[in-house]
Amino acid sequence: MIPIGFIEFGIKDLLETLVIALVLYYLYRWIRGTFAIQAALGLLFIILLNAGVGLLGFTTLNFLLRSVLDVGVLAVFIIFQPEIRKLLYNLGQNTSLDRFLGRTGSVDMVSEVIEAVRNMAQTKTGALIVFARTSSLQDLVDVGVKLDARVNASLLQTIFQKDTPLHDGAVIIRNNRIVAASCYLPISQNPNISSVFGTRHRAAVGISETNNVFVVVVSEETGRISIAKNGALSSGLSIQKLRSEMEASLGEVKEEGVGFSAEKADLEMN
Ligand SMILES: Nc1ncnc2c1ncn2[C@@H]1O[C@H](COP(=O)(O)OP(=O)(O)OP(=O)(O)O)[C@@H](O)[C@H]1O
Repeated sequence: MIPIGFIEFGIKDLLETLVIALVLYYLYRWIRGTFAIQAALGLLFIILLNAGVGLLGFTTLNFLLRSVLDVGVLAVFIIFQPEIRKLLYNLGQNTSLDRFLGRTGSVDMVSEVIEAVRNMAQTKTGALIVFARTSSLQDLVDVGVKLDARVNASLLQTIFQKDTPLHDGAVIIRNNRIVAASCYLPISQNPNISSVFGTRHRAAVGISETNNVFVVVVSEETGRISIAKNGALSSGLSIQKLRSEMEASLGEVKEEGVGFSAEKADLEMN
């Protein structure tokens, strides 16, 4: 124990301080650039104001601010709910079990999807295809139009054919089966997504932020092929690149290709 003034500071305290500092640092990195950072700054401002008001002896103001802070803990969980989900998802992913369970693709399925995407890109048919890996996405399936069909290029192209009842929304593929169409996905609130991308692409990013999924998007406007995983969008993929990305994330391929990389550096957001 080292005495600092009247405080005794030991190895245990040092370790505790380091752990808290590390947690705060990673939390900051995690919410940096999102709406949550504004909310966090707001909360910090109220805490500092409350401390100042307390020191100056303004009892009524102090009481009011303390009342606001009393509900602060609950508010934090409500305000940061998307970030907390994201954090827990990231903690849980890339574990050995996740890797084992995540191998949901088959060579046949990948080829059928690639063929459909190639044709839809050429004809500029908008498409949004979500591959559920370890996430079941059952809540989304339940509100979509339930199907149970083998993955087939013609079927996918038919589903996304404009002016047909099922073309709006996303197709969900789980365990090599098309389990639902016309599914509504959560839209990403990430401010870093370029404004050239509309709701289809934002929905692709949104679902990949909090679920272990791989998403393929075909733009109706440009025919451009994009993928989303781990909350990041990569756009303008060639068919060859799409195949390698799908094989790496879904196919029965070499071990190092399985599971998502935590690195987002090669995934452009604009
Ligand atoms: N939350 C959502 N979940 C699922 N599908 C959605 C969602 N929001 C939009 N879509 C799909 O995207 C279509 C609208 O796409 P929009 O033009 O707004 O986006 P975009 O990213 O610019 O795509 P595109 O490049 O294809 O035009 C909708 O008709 C619907 O099929």
